[in-house]
Amino acid sequence: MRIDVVSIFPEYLEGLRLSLIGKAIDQGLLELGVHDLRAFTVDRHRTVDDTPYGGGAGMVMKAEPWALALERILDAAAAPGSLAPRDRLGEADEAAPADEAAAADAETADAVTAAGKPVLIVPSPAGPVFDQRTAEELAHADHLVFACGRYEGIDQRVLDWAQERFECRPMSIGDYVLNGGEVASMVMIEAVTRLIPGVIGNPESLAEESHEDGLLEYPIYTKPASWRGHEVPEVLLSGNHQAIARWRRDRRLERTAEVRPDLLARLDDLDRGDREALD
Ligand SMILES: Nc1cc(-c2ccc3ccn(Cc4ccc(CN5CCCCC5)cc4)c3c2)n[nH]1
Repeated sequence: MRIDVVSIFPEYLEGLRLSLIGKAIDQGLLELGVHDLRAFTVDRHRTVDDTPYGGGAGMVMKAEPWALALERILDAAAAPGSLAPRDRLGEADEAAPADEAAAADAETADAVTAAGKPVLIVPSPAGPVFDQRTAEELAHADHLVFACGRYEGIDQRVLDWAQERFECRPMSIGDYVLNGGEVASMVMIEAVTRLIPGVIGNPESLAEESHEDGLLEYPIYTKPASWRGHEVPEVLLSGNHQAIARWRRDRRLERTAEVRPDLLARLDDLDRGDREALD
């Protein structure tokens, strides 16, 4: 998967290169391109915003720099190898060494285009709320592009213009207002990329996660068994795997009923044992 992020604060996204995602990039499981929107401005003052038509508080991000940045990303995706996997466009574009360019053969280019349009994710308070289902869906995409707005957002015509070139997805990460799209993009990139095989060490840990099957996760413990007068539940020390599985399921049901009854309402496959745990 290739991910491109456009922002006026590209350094915000450098955190993505740490830890697991950074390792996945080094292993070639992921490509991450972070692009400074100001590199695509066309005036001496590198202007990215202006006052809103119709009046109102704040500023709106101008359309042209966004179109130039997104076109550059599309062109690069159609001719891979022209962007080093860990590139940052805008400054001196790091032309890939000849051998890499040679490696980016027509077949790869076809794979990118044949796989359909890149997904353009535009974080916004006014989008559908991102959840684990959305993460699982996006984990199958070949190319994700994140447009990180600031100020009061991006001129609507960018989304209108982008429709034929991208699968456009305005996306909220929750019902609260941030100052821009960078943090929202990092949340979504982390939630999506950890689902890609090989990115996190132990795939089994993905199976029993909160929201994976609609229930929140069970409480977890590690050594010592007795800690400041707090004991690990006996069943977890018993080695009785059936009893442990039942205990964990019961805790998940209880926790979900207490913390997120809305999730429980969505569940339709509770068995008799589950219902007993909830009574
Ligand atoms: N889940 C979530 C995502 C975001 C998010 C994502 C991207 C951007 C880009 C800018 N902001 C700040 C912002 C956006 C909207 C308003 C409201 N304003 C009212 C008048 C008409 C224009 C819009 C205020 C400030 C963003 C905020 N917040 N929360």
